[in-house]
Amino acid sequence: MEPVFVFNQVRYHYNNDRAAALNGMDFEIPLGQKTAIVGPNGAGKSTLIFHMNGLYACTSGEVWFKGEPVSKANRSGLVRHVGVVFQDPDDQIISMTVRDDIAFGPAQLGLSAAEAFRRADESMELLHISHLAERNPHELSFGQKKQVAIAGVLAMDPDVVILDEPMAFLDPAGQKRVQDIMNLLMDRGKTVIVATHHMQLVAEWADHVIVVKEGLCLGSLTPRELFCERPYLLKEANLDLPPVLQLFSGLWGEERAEPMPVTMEEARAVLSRLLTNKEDTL
Ligand SMILES: Nc1ncnc2c1ncn2[C@@H]1O[C@H](COP(=O)(O)OP(=O)(O)OP(=O)(O)O)[C@@H](O)[C@H]1O
Repeated sequence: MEPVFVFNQVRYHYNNDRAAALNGMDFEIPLGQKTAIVGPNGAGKSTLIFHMNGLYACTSGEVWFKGEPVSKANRSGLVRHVGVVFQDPDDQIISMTVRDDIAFGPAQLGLSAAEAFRRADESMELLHISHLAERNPHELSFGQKKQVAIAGVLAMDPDVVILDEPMAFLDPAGQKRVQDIMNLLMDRGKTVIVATHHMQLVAEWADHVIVVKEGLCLGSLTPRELFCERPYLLKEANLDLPPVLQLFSGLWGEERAEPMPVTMEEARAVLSRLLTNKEDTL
């Protein structure tokens, strides 16, 4: 299937910075799949995201969206197709009520006020936040603001939804809620891209992982390939194995022929089998 994004030797310099933030990025993001972009602080993840929604134009190289090169002329149109939920929801709040705030995006796309509010109401219902409609978004908790920001993006009905560190500062219930929302977006046919340091989320959720460091792509692969076959890429990017892999690689070492569990469910299945069969070696 055609990729949703192709980055071809993309370089980007911030005006005030001598070092390039993107240093020749090369990768593809599959359409309709769940992709995680992982990398240490300063690796270039946010800068990449700003190229995906057309906010930034690369200094050199090419970005392709759904088979079309992104150019000066069509870059601003990306905002109709690609919605971004920023790390800090305060960056996205502009109105004095949640309902107005969520309706702002669709209204900016040129939809009538009635349609913008219809979409806002629908998004709030989907995310179970209709009871917040008349609240001032500035006065909500962090987790509630995050859901409002996601609803705002959903109301614009983009084909691609990008979430920058979606789990940051959320409690376990908030994290579960956001993961449910990410799955809901997939069910609605969106391509979902997440930039994160949360490796268990990558293990549980992603179909595809892009590993970045110092403005370069170190690898573009599946979570299992990354964690089991090329874990040295994580070390190179100053990242850790997810907890399940840390546990099992410590117990099993490299000798064992059996595939390592990657998700919690796989780990539970292995443990349950070992306990049922009373195998004495973990
Ligand atoms: N507005 C800016 N002006 C100058 N340099 C910037 C600016 N924003 C980011 N950079 C630099 O670009 C590089 C990539 O930053 P970016 O924010 O894309 O990384 P990141 O992977 O998203 O990091 P984090 O995980 O900390 O959010 C860093 O060296 C950073 O210092």
